[in-house]
Amino acid sequence: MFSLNGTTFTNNSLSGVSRCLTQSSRRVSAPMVVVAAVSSNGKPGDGSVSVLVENALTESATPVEMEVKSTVTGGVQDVYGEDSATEDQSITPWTLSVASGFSLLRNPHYNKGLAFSERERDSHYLRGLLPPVVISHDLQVKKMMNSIRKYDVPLQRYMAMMDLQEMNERLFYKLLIDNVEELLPIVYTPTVGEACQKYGSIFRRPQGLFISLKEKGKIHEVLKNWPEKKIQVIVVTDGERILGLGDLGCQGMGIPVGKLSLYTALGGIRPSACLPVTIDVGSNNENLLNDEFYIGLRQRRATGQEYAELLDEFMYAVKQNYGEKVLIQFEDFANHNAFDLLAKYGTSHLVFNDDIQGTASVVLAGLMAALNLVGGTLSEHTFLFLGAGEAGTGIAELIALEMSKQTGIPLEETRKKIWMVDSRGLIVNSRMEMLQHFKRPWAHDHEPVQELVNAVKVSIKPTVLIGSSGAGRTFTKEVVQAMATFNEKPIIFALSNPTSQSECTAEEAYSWSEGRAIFASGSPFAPVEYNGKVYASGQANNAYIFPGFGLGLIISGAIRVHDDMLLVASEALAEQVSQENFEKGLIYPPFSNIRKISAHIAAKVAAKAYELGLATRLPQPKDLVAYAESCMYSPAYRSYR
Ligand SMILES: NC(=O)C1=CN([C@@H]2O[C@H](COP(=O)(O)OP(=O)(O)OC[C@H]3O[C@@H](n4cnc5c(N)ncnc54)[C@H](OP(=O)(O)O)[C@@H]3O)[C@@H](O)[C@H]2O)C=CC1
Ligand SMILES: CC(=O)C(=O)O
Ligand SMILES: [Mg+2]
Repeated sequence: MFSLNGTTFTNNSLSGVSRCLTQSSRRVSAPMVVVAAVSSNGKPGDGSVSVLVENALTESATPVEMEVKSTVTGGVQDVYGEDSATEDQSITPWTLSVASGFSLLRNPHYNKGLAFSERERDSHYLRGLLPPVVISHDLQVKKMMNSIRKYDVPLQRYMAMMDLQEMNERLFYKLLIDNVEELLPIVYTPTVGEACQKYGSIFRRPQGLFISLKEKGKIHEVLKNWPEKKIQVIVVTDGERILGLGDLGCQGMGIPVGKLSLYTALGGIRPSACLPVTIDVGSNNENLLNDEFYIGLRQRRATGQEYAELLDEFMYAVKQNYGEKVLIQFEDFANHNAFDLLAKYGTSHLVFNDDIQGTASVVLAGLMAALNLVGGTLSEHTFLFLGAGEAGTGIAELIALEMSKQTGIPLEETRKKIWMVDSRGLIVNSRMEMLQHFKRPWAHDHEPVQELVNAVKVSIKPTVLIGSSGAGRTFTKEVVQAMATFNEKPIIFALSNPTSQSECTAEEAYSWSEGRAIFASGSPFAPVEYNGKVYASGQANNAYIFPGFGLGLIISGAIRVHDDMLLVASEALAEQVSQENFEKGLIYPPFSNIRKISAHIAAKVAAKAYELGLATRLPQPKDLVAYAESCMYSPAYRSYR
């Protein structure tokens, strides 16, 4: 029951509110719809409520204050209440009703298509706008999967998925969650890579915020243009190192969009709490700059102070707009900026670099699991990386940290078990002067070695070979065969994305090692048959980590990311690998269990945040796994009564 301008209403339905507003406010004229009602005192249904009323004819919106006399019970929240307990109760908008009629069908957040019930069609002015049939959410999923499978070309499937996301968000997420193994390669690597390359040609509607040099000085206002106000996770790129495809400039937007759709599908963060951002400071990709369909600034990349100032303004504006608990995930920046940004903002913001930290955590988890198959401890292994950039050095550092924690041996010593090859060969002390700062801890005493194959065969003889070079087919037959001569079970990770950049294929890894490799890759490979046996390989991709990791930060209200959180995330993921998975040679659990996995990762990360005194959401829930699960967004349709 609530009253507006002296009139008390017991019916909180759309028609009740609309009628009330029609009768009592001259500022709005029918037909109109209540777009949102926001509790202003923190307790839904108790106190003063601000209602946004949209005139369906002019599309202008008018805020109207309503006095709620007594608690509006259950119904309101049941109708459009919280998608997830991760919302901050004090500023949660709770929607009485949304746009009705034609605009409801055009609103991806609320549209249900043919799943609108007969009652909803009556009460929301949908009669005649839909064909007579009413179908279930499940049948919609079946129908969409049928039509997506009819496309042979992955990019067409990608475009169909993006169209669906723009049309019916809950159907998009249900499709993705129910068919995660089939659709992950479409909305994520490898297809998202091709989508970014062609983003200008396939661009339809903005799916995130574009912040270019033109917006300098106005970023605070630009953030306000985004329709959602309660943002919990931002994934931001400047497009300079998109997967292993190089500088794709503004077209890198496909990456934040894809990563955030995984935050929702895999980690249960509400879609409305996710904000994809692309910072456009130009591009050094001449092909793009000359492409008539390119959507970004046509200039070479700004660097130095100009770049730093734009990033600074963005980071400041984010904190001003969304507070200090918004998670900012840096994604696919080039390494000459990535490490510095992480260091610069790591002490003032809740920042996470997925390529450095998320990748490290997922690979460490795979190694922990692999020890079950090969035996020994981490520090008994010798590691060789091809690629000493963000992914490579990030992984190396976390492995060294874990070894140090396990053995008590100082970090400087455990690092000596890890070797790296970059585009100039083995990283050794004699190169120290010329090395970028993030490579220096990996320069050890050794004579120079130019070729990977010599480093593998002669110099290092690693037990674990990790590809993080972005350079495809660099694990040659000779390299893999060498690994298999001195290791009974060589551990080989080909992390580079997309598939075209993978250091070797699954087929090559298994056939060249006579079926003995323990293999995982950044982009997925289909199972391989070798000598009459089928080998399934795991996907060593940070997508296993960042959704649950972010969920853990959010549910604990963490204000900073700490390396110990990465270590516990690795443990949580490794614990999810079952005996059945091991028997198949797998070192990662199937993605079909990812929401359960994410809840476990979230619980461990949140527990660590509490332990480190970095959590602000008090008191700490007793059962963090159950709490994480209870906070996860569900794509089930709401009933619009
Ligand atoms: N599976 C996953 O979850 C993830 C995968 N990745 C993938 O890893 C790859 C690398 O990413 P990132 O570390 O950020 O990139 P960086 O650019 O930071 O690092 C690339 C490194 O590879 C080296 N390199 C490039 N080509 C060769 C070559 N032919 N031989 C030897 N070394 C070479 C570079 O050498 P130099 O320094 O001399 O130029 C550099 O050290 C990408 O393909 C990316 O998609 C990244 C993050 C997560
Ligand atoms: C997976 C990922 O983050 C990358 O390839 O950059
Ligand atoms: Mg990345």
